[in-house]
Amino acid sequence: MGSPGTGPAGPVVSLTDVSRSVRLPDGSDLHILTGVDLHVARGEHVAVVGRSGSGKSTLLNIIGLLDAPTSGRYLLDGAPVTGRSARRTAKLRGQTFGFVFQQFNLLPGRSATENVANPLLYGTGREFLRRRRTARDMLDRVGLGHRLDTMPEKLSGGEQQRVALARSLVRRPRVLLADEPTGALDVDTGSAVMDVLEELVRVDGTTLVTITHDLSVAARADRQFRLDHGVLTEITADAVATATAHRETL
Ligand SMILES: Nc1ncnc2c1ncn2[C@@H]1O[C@H](COP(=O)(O)OP(=O)(O)OP(=O)(O)O)[C@@H](O)[C@H]1O
Repeated sequence: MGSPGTGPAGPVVSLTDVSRSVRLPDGSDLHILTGVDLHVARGEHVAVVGRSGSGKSTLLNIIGLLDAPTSGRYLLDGAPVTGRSARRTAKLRGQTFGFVFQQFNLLPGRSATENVANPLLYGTGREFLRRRRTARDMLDRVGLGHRLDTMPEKLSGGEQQRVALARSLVRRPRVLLADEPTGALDVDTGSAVMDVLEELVRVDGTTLVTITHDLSVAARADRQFRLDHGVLTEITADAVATATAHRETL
């Protein structure tokens, strides 16, 4: 597996004919995802929109190795991810992915620096020893160099999400998975957080998959997809822009 910005050519994330279903208590199968094809190139930003219950979180969980497909093929940097032990899967997840959620999930009573340094507690020797310095540098990059010792509860929503962003990127993941990253923020604050997020992934060459209800957030991606009852279709940026202008959903 390569370090950030290296590795084989071709998609970083490659899902082919991926389906996910669960057996319900009455013995029937609920098909959550059906025949999903998604190939995301290195450094690309793709957005997935879809109604509540369409399968967005399930798709993100499969990409992030938190959930396994029922059928289909998942290649990460060209290598199959299935058939590994839970321990090796967890290790691959930690080495590959960063996660950002709608809820900031910061540790209360710990400073911004401590929150961002937290993932480095499990790092290798050098990573561990330099964790506070690395965390401070990350906070500087998200524009919070003046809030290093501030507790999350004293920060605004936008600032808390920027701390969460710094934490998700502190181990330099190759792929950042963002689930409604602006969902808890007002439009202007959400847009400012997306500015920071996009700049960070652009500089580091990080691949970004964003799930969002917000079409203005989706419109910022390189490519857009729509999930409808578990079926994924690529849509044009024009369709997103038109829907945004008419305040429609997709
Ligand atoms: N383990 C499970 N058992 C039963 N049903 C499930 C399970 N996981 C997901 N579902 C159902 O599958 C559907 C898709 O769920 P998912 O959370 O992926 O949707 P979503 O598009 O992310 O929704 P939202 O935008 O509301 O978060 C939902 O109807 C959900 O209730």
